[in-house]
Amino acid sequence: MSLRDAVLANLKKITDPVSGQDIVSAGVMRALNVEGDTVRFVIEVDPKLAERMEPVRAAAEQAAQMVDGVNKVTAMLTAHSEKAPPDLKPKPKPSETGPAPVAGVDRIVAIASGKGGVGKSTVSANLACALAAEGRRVGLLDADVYGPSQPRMLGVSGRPASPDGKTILPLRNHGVTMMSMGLMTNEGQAVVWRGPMLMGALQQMMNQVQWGALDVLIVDLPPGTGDVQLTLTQKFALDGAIVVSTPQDVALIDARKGIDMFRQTQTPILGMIENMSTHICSNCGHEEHIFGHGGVAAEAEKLGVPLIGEIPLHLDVRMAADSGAPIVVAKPDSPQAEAFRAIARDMIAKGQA
Ligand SMILES: Nc1ncnc2c1ncn2[C@@H]1O[C@H](COP(=O)(O)OP(=O)(O)OP(=O)(O)O)[C@@H](O)[C@H]1O
Repeated sequence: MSLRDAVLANLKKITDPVSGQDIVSAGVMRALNVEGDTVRFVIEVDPKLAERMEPVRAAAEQAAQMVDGVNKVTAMLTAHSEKAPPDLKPKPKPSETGPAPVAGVDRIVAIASGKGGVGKSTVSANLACALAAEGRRVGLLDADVYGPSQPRMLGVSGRPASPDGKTILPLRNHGVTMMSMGLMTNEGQAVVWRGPMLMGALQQMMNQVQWGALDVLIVDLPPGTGDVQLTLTQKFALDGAIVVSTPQDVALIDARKGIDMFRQTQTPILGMIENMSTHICSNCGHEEHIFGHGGVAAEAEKLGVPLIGEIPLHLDVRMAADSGAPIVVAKPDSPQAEAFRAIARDMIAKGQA
């Protein structure tokens, strides 16, 4: 019996309290990945049942751990999505499923947030443009298939072309090579967009887009810790992750979950960015802390990750994003742009981009 089968057999001994079936047959156990002696999987639950399912997760983790030959087990609860069926088909050998680099891409950095609307896409767009302005060869993948915002923020429109039906030509503006999952979802592109599942879609974007030679590929993730995040950390050799949060408590709690996920998947955390840190009035320059201030710094210290930047809340940041030229392009000398440019320079100095 393969290690994978042995793990599955043990997981079948755990009962899903919702359906009464075992967790494998019930389909709540997903994305099982066995790599050497390391086992990872997620248990998909209705977010309302998260507390009730935590003992199930712990029991499943323990059951996998009991299998001879298993050394390390990572089991996570994720919010259940309507779409994906249980993913328990036979898979290629573990050696073929481990994290892989993307051809021509030197580094992959993910930008994540626990919660939506904290400015993750704004930060991704500005960092990408700031790195490009420093002379780096930068790619930006907008992996948020439901709420793609990079085409608008970078001011690109039109369809990415696929001359051979296999590779996808990305778009380019402000020195950044960009592709958005959201641009590929129309029927007209069915030829390159067969797998409706997000996980397959992400892999297509990473591997089939002609990124060219890049110093860094920035991946703007959807908020939270779902399938796309997990696929990215498991399938691709990530060099690091940056977690964006506002100083508000609620956003911070979610950010902690994001940091936990990256830790569990051994992704280096480059740091946290506090966005909407201080409000600067565009009329009088008066400063106010609308969402509080310093919350992220305190949290970063507690979690032992660096705080790599504080971005002020300023009307110009939003206006620039809405008009297709991020603030670092539209007003490169403004203090708001400088906040992003300082992070970019710091990343380059540390060899992270
Ligand atoms: N520092 C800032 N100052 C002013 N407005 C900002 C700032 N950061 C983000 N915004 C605005 O807040 C809104 C949400 O930002 P953005 O789309 O980047 O968030 P997000 O975290 O990527 O959201 P989602 O999770 O929905 O993709 C946008 O209108 C953006 O222009």
